[in-house]
Formats: sequence, C-alpha cells, structure tokens
Amino acid sequence: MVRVAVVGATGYTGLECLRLAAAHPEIRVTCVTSRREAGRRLSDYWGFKPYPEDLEILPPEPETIAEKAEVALLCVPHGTAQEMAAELLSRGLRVIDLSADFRLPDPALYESWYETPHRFPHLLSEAVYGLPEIYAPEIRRARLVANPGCYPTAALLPLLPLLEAGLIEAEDLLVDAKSGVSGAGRKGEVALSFCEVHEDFRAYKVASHRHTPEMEVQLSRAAGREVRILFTPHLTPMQRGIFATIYARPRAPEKEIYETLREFYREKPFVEVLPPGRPPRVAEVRGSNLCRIGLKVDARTGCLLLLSVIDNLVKGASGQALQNLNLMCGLPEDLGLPRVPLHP
Ligand SMILES: NC(=O)C1=CN([C@@H]2O[C@H](COP(=O)(O)OP(=O)(O)OC[C@H]3O[C@@H](n4cnc5c(N)ncnc54)[C@H](OP(=O)(O)O)[C@@H]3O)[C@@H](O)[C@H]2O)C=CC1
Ligand SMILES: CC(=O)N[C@@H](CCC(=O)OP(=O)(O)O)C(=O)O
Repeated sequence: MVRVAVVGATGYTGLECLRLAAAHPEIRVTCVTSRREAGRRLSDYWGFKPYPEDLEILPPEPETIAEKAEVALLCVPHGTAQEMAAELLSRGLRVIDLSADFRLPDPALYESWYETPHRFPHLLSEAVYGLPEIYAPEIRRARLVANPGCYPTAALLPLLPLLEAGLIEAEDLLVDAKSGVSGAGRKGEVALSFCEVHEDFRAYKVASHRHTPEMEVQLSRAAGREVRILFTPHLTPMQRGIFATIYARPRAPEKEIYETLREFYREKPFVEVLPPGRPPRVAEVRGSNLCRIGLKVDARTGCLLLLSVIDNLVKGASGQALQNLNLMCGLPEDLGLPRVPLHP
C-alpha cells in the first residue's frame, strides 16, 4: 500500500483524488489537509468513510504530512504549491503537483505569465511534465511531477504525436476549448454562481490564458522548433468536462493522420482515437480517465479538425495524478482508474 497525502483535500480536485483513491487497490490515503476544515473528521466533512478508521482533517503542515505519507498530491492553488513541494521533497516525499507551479521549465517564462518570480527555480528544471502518454519513462524515475493543466491535456494529446511525426504544420494552430465550471475550483465567486453560469456561454482570458505557454513549450519540443498557438478558453454550463476543437493544416491525408494517431495510442490505456468523422462527446468520458479524440479533414478548405474530450477533474487533474502515481510507484499505469464513463 502506498501511503498518500491529499493536500487541499476539500477542493474539487482534492475530493476527486479521494474518490478515485478509495477505489484504488494499492493506495491508502493517510493524510488530508485543509486550513478551514482542520479539526473535523473527514467522514463528517465529506459524508463518506472510505476506510474502517476515520481521518482527521489536518492543517497543511509539511512536518505532519511527512510523518504520515510517502507521496503527496498537491491540490492547492498555484503559488502556494511551490513551498509545500520544496518542504516535502526535502523530507524525502515524492510529490505530484496538480497546480501550475512546476509546469514551465523556464523561470523567466513562469515569471512573465504568473507575474511573480518562481521561488524554487532549481526545482523547475527537475520537475517532469506529467503527461504519461508522452513522458512515462521520466515519470517512473521522478521525485517531482508537474501534473498538466486541464486544457493542455485535452489539446496536447491529439497534437503532440502529429507534430512529432511532421503530419501537421507547426503554424496557424488554433485551440478553441470549452470547460465545465468545476474547472474554476470550488471557490465562491459571483461570476461562477448558478444564475450567472446557467444558460450562459462565455469566452474568458482571451489571448491571455496562462495555459498558452504551457502548451507552446510542449508543442515546440515535439515540433523541434518554436510553436505559437492561438488559444481561446470558454466557460460552459456543465459541471465537468472539456471539449477542445483544434484547427490545423494537415501535411498528410486524413487516413494517414488517423492511422498515425491510432498506432501511437494503440497500447495507451486512456486515449481512444475515433474513426474519421465520428465526433466525441463529453458525456462519453465524464467520470472516467479517458481522452477521446475525433478527427476530420474538411474537404472544402483542407483544414484538419481535431476534437478532444476529457473530464477536467479526472484525466484533466486527479485521474492523471493517480496515473502518474502508478508509474512512480512501479504499479500498472491503469491500476484502479476508471475507463467507463458516467453516461449519460
Ligand atoms: N478544477 C480543475 O478542473 C483543475 C484544477 N487544477 C489545479 O489544481 C489545484 C486545485 O484546484 P481545485 O481543487 O479546483 O481548487 P479548489 O479551490 O476547489 O480547492 C483548493 C484547495 O486548496 C486548499 N488551499 C487553498 N489555499 C491554500 C493555501 N494557501 N495553503 C494550503 N491549502 C490551500 C483549500 O482548502 P483551505 O482553503 O481550507 O486550505 C482547498 O482544499 C489548483 O492549482 C488548480 O488550478 C488543475 C487541473 C484541473
Ligand atoms: C474553467 C476554469 O476557470 N478553468 C481554469 C483552469 C483549470 C486548470 O487546469 O488549472 P491550473 O492550470 O491552475 O491547474 C482556468 O481557466 O484557470
């Protein structure tokens, strides 16, 4: 049994880690933290008791977390994960950070998008980008894994193999993505309340979202040259889910693009490539750790459309974190993780 701490256990990704860990045969959550709920029993707060003994919610103190766990899942806002990661690593824990704190390898790039200097730049170069379909060998050996953002997960899974194989142009890539409201976290904000979100549909952070450089770093690595993308995120009145529609210029026929993606993901347990012309639906991945990819070349314009869906809380966050944990602990990559969606 791997003893795991969920730091920030009362937020959406923390609670999702608890839900998934409860069904995992080799994980035992031994420590849960929250500043506001410290002192309460987890069963009282959450309404469930996954193990015979109850857990007390603790304040997020590195010393205590290190006594109770060997791996920590940091489900806290970016900016706050940095120090916690450094403290836990120095105490011998392995860390999977769900926040954006360790995803950009370059401290100057981090500072320009997050408007504050990174306090542990040496850890930025050590951190492994936690996209298991691409970096599994590095993740197996890592002490610190930077779990990808939800939008980058949805966009990179279709794009990286095609760029790497030279089957799409590296210019004029457009990522138009829609997220469910849980993507914004569990905080109380008027703009995210029911009456504001229900029946609404909005773009936000237009041409300025901080997932843009995260995607560009990975795309540039795959293309072997600097790649720029246009990325527009939208908020849509779903609880969970991301739907990314990606526009690219193909350098090969549709059939070759399809077969290349199929082949790349043939032995990867959580990515499914659908036949050309069959669009995926968010409902097909809700609650599961799957990413489903559809594609079609538009015969009139010659443009390639890639359609990618994930559950932002599972493959976009907590499920991917446990997939990384499996790799880091020498367990089968898919152990204990759901492939079957909550459909409809
Ligand atoms: N929601 C999503 O779909 C995704 C989220 N992420 C990232 O994962 C992280 C967690 O997201 P999410 O669960 O949505 O966030 P929430 O706002 O829902 O939860 C945040 C959690 O962190 C705790 N927390 C907040 N501030 C601090 C602090 N200063 N020190 C220690 N603990 C703190 C909160 O409890 P308390 O305030 O009581 O301490 C709470 O448990 C974020 O970095 C987010 O950007 C990544 C991918 C997808
Ligand atoms: C709908 C919504 O607000 N989504 C969040 C992204 C969630 C995520 O992946 O966040 P991190 O990069 O912080 O981990 C946003 O746009 O900021």
